[in-house]
Amino acid sequence: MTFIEKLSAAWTANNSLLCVGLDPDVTKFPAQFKQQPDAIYAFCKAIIDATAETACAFKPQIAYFAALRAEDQLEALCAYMRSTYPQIPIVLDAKRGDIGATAEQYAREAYERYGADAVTVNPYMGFDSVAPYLEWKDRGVIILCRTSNPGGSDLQFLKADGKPVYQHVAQLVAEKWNTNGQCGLVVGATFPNELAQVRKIVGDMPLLVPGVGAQGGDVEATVKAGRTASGAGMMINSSRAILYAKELAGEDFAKASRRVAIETRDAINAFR
Ligand SMILES: O=C(O)c1cc(=O)[nH]c(=O)n1[C@@H]1O[C@H](COP(=O)(O)O)[C@@H](O)[C@H]1O
Repeated sequence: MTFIEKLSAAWTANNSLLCVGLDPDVTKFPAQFKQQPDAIYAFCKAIIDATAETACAFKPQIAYFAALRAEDQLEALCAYMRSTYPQIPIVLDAKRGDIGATAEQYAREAYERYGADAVTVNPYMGFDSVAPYLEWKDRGVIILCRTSNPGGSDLQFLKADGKPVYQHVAQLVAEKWNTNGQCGLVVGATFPNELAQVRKIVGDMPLLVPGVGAQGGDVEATVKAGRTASGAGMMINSSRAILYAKELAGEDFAKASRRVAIETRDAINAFR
């Protein structure tokens, strides 16, 4: 199954456009994990089990693992997701970008070592830095376009040939780089107008849309700007708001995460 086939099936099966982001910050973990040697794995596994039926994708952020020398826990977690929830695609968030020879190694890392269905990639170095990922014909390549952070405007809004750089990225990917039909773009929920522009340029291409939840992106504006005619087309990511959800009386952390994931999924579905 290709990345896009898996994602489309997950949109339908779980009736969800929610991507659950796995950004494990040990300083925010509940007390019971603090002494555990594999705390990152155990915490993320609990979140995955609690939210799997609400999600169309899981997005582990590699820096949170690598910074603590916990790549082995990310490997184990990806293996767990692939075996227990094979229907839910894994988008490895690594935002890689380098010359072709090095990109080949990054592609192997994402697709072979972690078995990811898709990986996030930075387009700044141009097509030859993206081409090695496209050798993996069934895997996804999710390219940064209009990122959710304010500083994204520094370069992405600069005009070249009469239009902003982010629109050039969208057009290049849609018209030239998407050789296997497995590409997607990252467009932040914090920029709904630009999300609508990108949607016009790329047709039904899937968009990874981070920025709801902790970054304050508006769910209604996001869904209205980014949905496709079939009411899908997006992986709307929320990480911290789900992972570190405030517990209500009598609730544990995983139940709180599940509750917020359900609320987020339903809020998205209300505008599809
Ligand atoms: O590629 C990404 O996932 C990404 C792109 C972007 O423009 N903005 C953005 O926030 N992200 C990631 O999405 C997640 C957002 O986390 P929360 O703000 O906690 O929901 C983090 O893992 C970010 O690294």
